[in-house]
Amino acid sequence: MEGIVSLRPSTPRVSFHFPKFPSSRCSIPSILRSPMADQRICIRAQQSDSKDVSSTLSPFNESEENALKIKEWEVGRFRDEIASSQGIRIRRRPPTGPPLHYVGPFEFRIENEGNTPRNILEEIVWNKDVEVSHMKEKKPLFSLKKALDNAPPARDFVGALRASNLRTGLPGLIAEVKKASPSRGVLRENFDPVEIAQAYEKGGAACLSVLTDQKYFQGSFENLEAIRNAGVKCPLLCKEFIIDAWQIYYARTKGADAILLIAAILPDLDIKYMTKICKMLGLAALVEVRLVHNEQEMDRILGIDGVELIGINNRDLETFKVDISNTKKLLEGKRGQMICEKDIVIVGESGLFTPADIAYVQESGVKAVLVGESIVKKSDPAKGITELFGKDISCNFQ
Ligand SMILES: O=C(O)c1ccccc1NCC(=O)[C@H](O)[C@H](O)COP(=O)(O)O
Repeated sequence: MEGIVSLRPSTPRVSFHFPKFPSSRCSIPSILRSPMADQRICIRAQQSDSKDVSSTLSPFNESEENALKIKEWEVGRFRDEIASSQGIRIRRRPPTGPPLHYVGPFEFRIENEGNTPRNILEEIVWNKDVEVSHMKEKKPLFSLKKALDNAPPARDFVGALRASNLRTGLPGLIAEVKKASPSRGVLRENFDPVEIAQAYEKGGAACLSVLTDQKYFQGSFENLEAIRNAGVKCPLLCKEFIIDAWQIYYARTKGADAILLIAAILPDLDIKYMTKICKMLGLAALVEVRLVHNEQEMDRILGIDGVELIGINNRDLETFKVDISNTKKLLEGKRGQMICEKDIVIVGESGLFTPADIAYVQESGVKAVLVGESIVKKSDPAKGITELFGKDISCNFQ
């Protein structure tokens, strides 16, 4: 069996051929997986589902393994080059020098950039890469098929935000179920995700955001599933660091109605591909731009067809400083016009604490806000919502 990985971004087309996988279920390095390769692997895995083929296929010999390592390293470099040409500084994995038998240009052979992440986002991505590889091995895509087929239809996340905005005249609220964060540590000791979600719903939240990252936010997919199964009606955003399409399918099986795509870590081709998967699954994609370098990120996202929800994160993920004034700058002029023409819903995210903050971002043009800390810390999160907006926005109050 021969595998092909085709990388087809705007840069020249490159195809790598590599020989003989020991089994279609074997651990193919995820760095070799382009969207197309993912699909092929999935199809092969489905084809081989009924019979165990591993015994009939031979493992790599040593020279094949060396060749594979070199290709893997070259693809990694190529991918980082594409990302950096789009202004993406977050690297997917810790940089390594080339493999032992690499015979390419000398400057690559002596290169060693060290393996310290440049900031918290990069650290999170490096950990996520390892975590996702393990999860994929445990639950390959084909094994999620049944759960996907049986999942109830996704709820209309964007529609709920628009309806809330029309009903209250205020930005629709995405209330975040957030136990802890790298910038603030533990926000709430006595943390019952379902209770908090129900309080948010009662307080007038249009949608909920559920953090599923364990290591940095003390979240989990169990929380997402429990909230979904507890009868909460608000559409749910799976707040995860998505670096691989597999995570989108997994989120769907756990009850997500929307997922987050972070422009600072995903090249355009990934965002396009992942947005299409979301459409196929009926999920909304919240595409997020950061506080720093956000003009370039915003322009990239506005150039991608099918994006209907953009988040502007007010937190600088390198220094953790929060600044809501950039939102205004970013939504002025040509960009603001384009956003109106495309009817995109803008979400103001992070660092919103008072009615004045809400009014400020609303005047800048946001139709929705994503809020965690200021409401999750309140003993009664429903009341926290009323305090945040300066009025009762629950459905009982018109
Ligand atoms: O919150 C953090 O410290 C953080 C650090 C690194 C990456 C992401 C981070 N937060 C994710 C979020 O987007 C926020 O949880 C969300 O916007 C709510 O923010 P807040 O209302 O300030 O809790």
